[in-house]
This record gives sequence, structure tokens and C-alpha cells, in this order.
Amino acid sequence: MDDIARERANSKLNTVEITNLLFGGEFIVQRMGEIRGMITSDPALQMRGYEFLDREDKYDRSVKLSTYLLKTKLSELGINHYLEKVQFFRESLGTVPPFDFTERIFYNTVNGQGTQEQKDKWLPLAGSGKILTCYAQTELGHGTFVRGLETTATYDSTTQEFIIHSPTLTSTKWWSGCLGIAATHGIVVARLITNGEDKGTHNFIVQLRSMENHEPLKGVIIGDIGPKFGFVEKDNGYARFDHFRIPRDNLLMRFARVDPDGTYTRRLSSKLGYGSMVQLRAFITFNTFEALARGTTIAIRYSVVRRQTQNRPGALETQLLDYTNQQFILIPLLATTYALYFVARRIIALLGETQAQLEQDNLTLLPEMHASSAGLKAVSTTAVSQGIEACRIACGGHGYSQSSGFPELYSNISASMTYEGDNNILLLQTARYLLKMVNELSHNPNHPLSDNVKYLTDNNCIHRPYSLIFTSSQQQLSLYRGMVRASVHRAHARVLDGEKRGLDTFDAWNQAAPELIQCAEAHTYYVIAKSFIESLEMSGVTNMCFENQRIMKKLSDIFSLHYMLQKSGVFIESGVIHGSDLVELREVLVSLFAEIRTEAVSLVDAFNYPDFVLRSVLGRKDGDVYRAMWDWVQDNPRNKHPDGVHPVYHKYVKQLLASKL
Ligand SMILES: CCCCCCCCCC/C=C\CCCCC/C=C/C(=O)SCCNC(=O)CCNC(=O)[C@H](O)C(C)(C)COP(=O)(O)OP(=O)(O)OC[C@H]1O[C@@H](n2cnc3c(N)ncnc32)[C@H](O)[C@@H]1OP(=O)(O)O
Ligand SMILES: Cc1cc2nc3c(=O)[nH]c(=O)nc-3n(C[C@H](O)[C@H](O)[C@H](O)COP(=O)(O)OP(=O)(O)OC[C@H]3O[C@@H](n4cnc5c(N)ncnc54)[C@H](O)[C@@H]3O)c2cc1C
Repeated sequence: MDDIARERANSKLNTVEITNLLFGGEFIVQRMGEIRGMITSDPALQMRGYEFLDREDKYDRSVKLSTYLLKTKLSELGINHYLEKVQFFRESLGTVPPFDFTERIFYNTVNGQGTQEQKDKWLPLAGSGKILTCYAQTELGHGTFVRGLETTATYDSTTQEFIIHSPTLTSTKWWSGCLGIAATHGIVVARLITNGEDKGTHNFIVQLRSMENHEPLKGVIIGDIGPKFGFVEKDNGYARFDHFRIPRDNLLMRFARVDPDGTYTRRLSSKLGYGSMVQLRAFITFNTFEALARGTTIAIRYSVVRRQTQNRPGALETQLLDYTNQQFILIPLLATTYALYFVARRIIALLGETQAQLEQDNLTLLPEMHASSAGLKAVSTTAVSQGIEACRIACGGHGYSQSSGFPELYSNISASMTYEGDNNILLLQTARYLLKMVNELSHNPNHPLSDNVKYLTDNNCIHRPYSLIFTSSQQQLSLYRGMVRASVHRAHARVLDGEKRGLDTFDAWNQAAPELIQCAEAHTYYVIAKSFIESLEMSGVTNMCFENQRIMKKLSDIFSLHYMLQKSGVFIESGVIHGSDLVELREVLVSLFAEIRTEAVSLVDAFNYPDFVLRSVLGRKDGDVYRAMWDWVQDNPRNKHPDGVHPVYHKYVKQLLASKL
């Protein structure tokens, strides 16, 4: 039996049960399998040789296939449900789609910010691909500081139009995906000016290109911003507007409207205009689960197939995953993947509740939703970007080849630390919320608190437990509560201290940024650890077999304890553990790793990625990695010159070699 088959044979887990839990049940998993069958049986959708294409050829391929899917394939195969379309698109293209289809930012913005009339008009067009869309908020000069955007939308009551204009170079829209080449329409975020008053940024639907010949409309200058760190083929673009007119009712008017005479009214909060960012941040957390699931699948499968160094005479070389150093890297990442799954479900559920409240004009959950989605987006994208790079390094030299799948996985996920809000900025938003709660409590000790910040008034968690049991979930939560509570108070004290020293509000806040970011990160790790522990009690988990439940608990322990070890300084500084506890903490982790070691392959198998989706020679399900590497390099055009001589020889090298010294 080969190594990977033996791993599976030795596993006691019921992998199918875990897959069903992760993807929403047996029926959905079966349907996912059917869709995968549809993709693999279509010769037009094969990815072979993809890595050797250049930027233009990759873009051509993705547009060609997307058009084919939208026009022919989806209806032919009866794929109508949005999530099925997303799966079909993502897995058949094998790369990020060329149209704003799976991100759906335009669609979600209209859905969240538009009136019923606007939704009726635009959603069917955007949802069917009859118009191609983008979301143009960021400008050359401003991304983070949304209130500083410069593009103007000035209302002209004589024609009942808005005039969209880019008054400066820095007001040029920049970065928007699909804007460079494909989009016919976009959400353009611009300052609304009516009756001479600037009402701040609002969302407008702007047609960018002709529906007849796709030329940019007069008054719109569009282009592609060029190759990037990742998202190689994607047409992230720029746009400038020269007094470009759009109808009045292209302002999304659910929360802010301009009447024909120019009268402006706003409902509820100006922050509702930021709704699409909040929504996407929640979904990005789910996306990080998927990305790390891919990374750990590749690295763990490879680590049981790859043997390196004969450590005992006559014995086989050791499997990489039997090295404790390899376990210290990969097993916490495996635990993190599961942790992110559970917390992503929660934040998406909270999003649903917030949206349902909003339907009743109730904004109670909005601050918590904003703070939690910002923190989770930041923590998850940073953890996963660093985690995927760690997986790549754990695969040695072969991890660096495009054939491993890591370069594309890493370069794309690393962008998520920036898009939808730079991660430091988002953590500062979470910190702002936490400090606001501390201030509220100082005025009113009975101020209502959401479950995730109740630690602020919990006096039971502030000392080290007399008898410390690291594997007790309740103790883990208590240690986290004490640590986060102390971190939040430290950050708060630092801001107050600045103010006492005479600093103005900005300087007092700015000099406290390291503490603020630290407490927001700590709070978010607590939220993730808590959600993992609480999820162990939910029916999806408690219905699983004993062994699955036992291993889920171990993964939850690893997630909580590994962060505790990494950030032991903060836990010690907060007084909830002592430096002398670290020996035991490390020992507990090592023994937990040993337990997960034997189930690691099953735990990544449960993510259910077939080879054609994973696109990694190292992560192959059958473990036949060296054969796959050999086959992959045979597709390299550089190896396809019949005489084995590359044209550069005839162009340059021949003369060099012929020249005398
Ligand atoms: C089922 C469907 C599955 C589909 C799968 C989808 C998977 C998705 C995976 C995607 C994968 C690949 C695709 C890649 C696509 C990339 C697309 C990228 C798009 C973009 O990047 S769009 C541009 C995004 N830009 C930003 O995020 C900018 C960041 N800046 C800001 O958010 C804000 O300006 C700010 C928050 C930093 C500051 O705003 P400001 O107005 O100055 O506010 P403050 O003064 O700081 O605070 C004032 C109060 O307002 C509260 N606040 C702030 N923001 C919000 C908010 N969004 N909501 C609610 N409340 C908010 C803040 O808390 C303050 O409140 P307080 O006064 O303290 O009470
Ligand atoms: C792949 C990709 C796709 C994108 N897609 C889109 C899209 O479709 N539509 C769109 O509109 N935008 C898009 N963007 C833009 C993206 O949203 C912005 O780049 C992002 O919001 C960060 O803004 P910025 O680039 O202005 O960074 P900056 O704000 O210039 O940040 C640079 C650095 O300064 C720090 N900094 C900035 N302000 C502060 C502050 N107030 N306090 C403390 N530190 C600060 C940040 O932490 C960061 O480290 C995309 C970006 C990428 C990379």
C-alpha cells in the first residue's frame, strides 16, 4: 500500500460526514459532485497548459469560456441557482472570473441600496450578464479615506440629471475589477452636490460603454491599470469622467434621495451607503476558509507522500509530516481552516439578521456587524495569506513551482489583505467599537453589551485559574476573556494617557495605534475561538460519529492554544497565565499534534477538492506527485522545440559561443 493510501486506511474518521457538515448537507454535496462531473466531461473546459499562457491569452481564455458558460452551458445544463453558478464558474474557469459575477458587488449594491423600482430594472440585467458590471469606489488619491473621494455628481434640476466629473488627476477611479475592459456599467461612488451643497459620497449607476459597439461613451475615459502582483489576467481598470450626464434615478435611492427640484433627503444613517463593503467583508471570511482549505490540502497530502532523510539505518526515509517542526506549521493551519469555517457561518448569519432588521428600519445590529466583519476580514485574510505562504515553504522547492498551485493561491489571497479595506484600517474600526463600549460602560455600568464583548464586565476572568487545565474549553475561553479585556483596557488607557498629556483626539488615537490594533486582533481571535467551541455543541457536529466529534474538539483546542502560545507575551502581560505555564502549553500542543497527525489526510480529504479544482501536482489525491510533475513540465512550450534547441540559441547564444575570448 502506498503512503497516502495507508494514511486513509489508518484513519478512524467519517470523512463524508464532515464534508456534508462543511458544505450544507448530503444533497448539496451530491449536487456539487454532479456539477463537477459536468465540468470534467466538457473538453472545452479543461485547464491543461494554463500555467504556461501569458496575461493576454489567459484573459482571452477566461472571457471566451465565461461567454460560453453564460450563453450556452448554464441554461443547457439547467444550472439556475446562484451558488451553483458560482461553483460552475469558479471551478470551470479555474481562475477569477473576468466579469463581476461571483463577486457580485454591483448586484449586491443595487440590491442593498436601491429602491424596489431600481432593483426591478437593474438586477435582472446584472444577474443575467446582459450588462457587465463593476464597482468603482477607490481613486488614484484615496482608497481608505472614503469621505475624501473627489469624483463629483452635481445635480442639474433643469434636465434632472447628475453630472459625473473627475475634477483632478487624483480623482481618477482606479483598481476597480472588470472596469478596464469588460464592464458596460458600474457603481460609481461620487460626492453628491445638489443646490450648491456637498452631501458626501453616494452610489450611482453609470453606463460606461455603448451597448452597440462597446466603445467608451463620450465623456468617459477608461483603461486597464496593467499587470499586478496577482489576479494576473483580471482587468482592474481606471476611469475619468468629463461632465458625463446620467439620469436622476441612477442615484441609488433607498436611503438617500434627490427630488426632481434638487431637494435632498436622507433616511437613517449615512453609513448605510457603505453597506456593500460590510457585506463583502463577511463573504471574504468564507473565502479565506476555502483558500486555506486548498493550501492545507496541498501541503498535508504532499507531506505524507514526500519522504526526506533516512533517520535510522535500514529504515525508510521519514515522511515530512512525522517531523514535529512540520506538524507545528501545518496542524495549527488545519485547525485554523476549520475555525474559519465555523466563524464564517456565524458572520454570514449575523449579516442576514442585520439585513432583516434593516428592512424594519432598525439599525441596532449595524455597529456590531460592522466591527465584527471588519475584524474578521482583517484577521482571516492575514492569517490565511501567511498560512498559505507557510504551506508553500513547508513543501520545499517544489512548492515554489507554479505546478504546486501556491503562487496563484498566494498572490490572489494576499490582495484580500488590501481590498475591501486595508487590514490595519479595519482593525482600527474594530478597536473604535471596543473603546466605545468601554466609554459607554464608564457612564452606565448597565449598558447593554453584545455577547462577544460581555468580557468587559466579567470579573471572573481576570486572574490565572488556580488549577490550570489547558484542554478545558471553558478555561480557554476564560483565559481569552481575561487577555482581551486587559488588552482593550490597555489600549483605552493609552489613548486617555495621550489626551491627558495634551494631545488632540487624532494624536492621542494615532500614538495608541499599536495597542488598538493588538486589542482588535485579540478580540477577533477570541470571537473565532468562541465560535469554534460553541459550534461543537451545534446539532451538525453533535450528530456526527464519536470519533469525528473527538477530533473536532482537538482541532478547537489547537486553534485556541496555538494562538495563546504565539501571543504568550500578551496573555502573560494580562496576568491570565504565567511564563512558567508555557512549558506545559507547548507539551499539550505537541501531544495534540500527534493525535491529529494520523487524521490529517482525512481532515483535508473532507474539504472535498478534486484534482482538477485544486490544480496542484503536489496536492494530488492519489499522491502520485512525481509522475504529475513530470507530465506537467512536458506541457512547457520551452521544451517543445523538435531539435531540443530554443530559438534564442540561433538569435544570440550561437554568436556568443562562437566568439573568441
Ligand atoms: C453567497 C455568495 C457567495 C459569493 C462568494 C463571494 C466571495 C467573495 C470573495 C471574493 C474573492 C475575490 C474577489 C475579489 C474582489 C475584490 C473587490 C474589491 C473591491 C473593493 O476593494 S471596493 C473598495 C473597498 N474600500 C474600502 O473598504 C475602504 C475602506 N474604508 C472604509 O471602509 C471607511 O472609509 C472607514 C471605515 C475606514 C472610515 O470611514 P469614515 O466615514 O471616515 O468613518 P469613521 O469616521 O472612521 O467612523 C464614523 C462612524 O461610522 C461607523 N462606520 C464606519 N464604517 C461603517 C460601515 N461600513 N458600516 C457601519 N458603520 C460604519 C464607525 O464605526 C463610526 O461609528 P461611531 O461614530 O464610532 O459610532
Ligand atoms: C486586487 C485588488 C482589487 C481591488 N478591487 C477594487 C474594486 O473592485 N473597486 C474599488 O473601488 N477598489 C478596489 N480595490 C482598491 C482597494 O479597495 C484599496 O486599495 C484599499 O481599500 C486600500 O486603500 P488604498 O489603496 O488607498 O491604501 P492606503 O489608504 O493608501 O493605505 C496604505 C497604507 O497606509 C495606511 N493608512 C492609510 N490610512 C490610514 C489611517 N487613516 N490610519 C492609519 N493608517 C492608515 C494603511 O494601513 C496602509 O498600510 C482593489 C484593490 C486590489 C489590490
